[in-house]
Amino acid sequence: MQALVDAIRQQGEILPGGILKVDGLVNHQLLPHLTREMGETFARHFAPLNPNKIVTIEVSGIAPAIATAMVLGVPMVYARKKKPVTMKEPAFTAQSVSRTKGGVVDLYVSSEFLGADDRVVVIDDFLASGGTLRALAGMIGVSGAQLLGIGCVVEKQFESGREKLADLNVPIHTLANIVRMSEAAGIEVEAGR
Ligand SMILES: O=P(O)(O)OC[C@H]1O[C@H](OP(=O)(O)OP(=O)(O)O)[C@H](O)[C@@H]1O
Ligand SMILES: O=c1[nH]c(=O)c2nc[nH]c2[nH]1
Repeated sequence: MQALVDAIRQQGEILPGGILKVDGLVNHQLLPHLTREMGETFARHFAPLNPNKIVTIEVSGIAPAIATAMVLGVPMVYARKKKPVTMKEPAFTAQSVSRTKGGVVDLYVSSEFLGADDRVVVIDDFLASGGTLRALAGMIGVSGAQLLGIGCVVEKQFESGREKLADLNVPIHTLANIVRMSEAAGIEVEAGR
């Protein structure tokens, strides 16, 4: 997605710990024309798999996920990181590590909104180590839903998440790919894959 690649070139910043800051377009401020194009691109890519649900993780996955779900005309469910009193039991749960806030986080999805009838495409903002998507895929598996594919806005190729998730045997589609980044060489970003 060329507009996203251009925006990352313009706004991306390298932070300590191999973190790419794209707060101006993905993680704090959202740009409607970019978010809309993300949704249209993911929807075009995954429509042939005929999903009936999009699943993501709060918080930064919500925008590209709802943009995709709106084009496909299917519900979007997001894993919550704190269990509210409104959540109906049983809930599926797993743990992941938050890359931007540190520490282990719990993920919860109620069986009210995910189950054996569901054909799921997962959409998230970042594919880095793949740990978060691994945790979510585990919950989807336990629910009995079928995982059809994974879409992420930004892939950090140098963290090898794609390779680590290969055993899930589902297509992974990303919109921009960070091949490498360093203070010396800057951010090398190309179209996703
Ligand atoms: O592939 P991984 O190494 O697991 O990293 C990717 C995850 O890291 C971020 O979550 P984080 O909790 O940092 O942020 P968020 O609350 O902005 O979604 C991001 O939203 C992905 O879910
Ligand atoms: O804003 C972010 N920048 C990153 O580099 C990253 N990696 C995983 N999750 C991330 N979120």
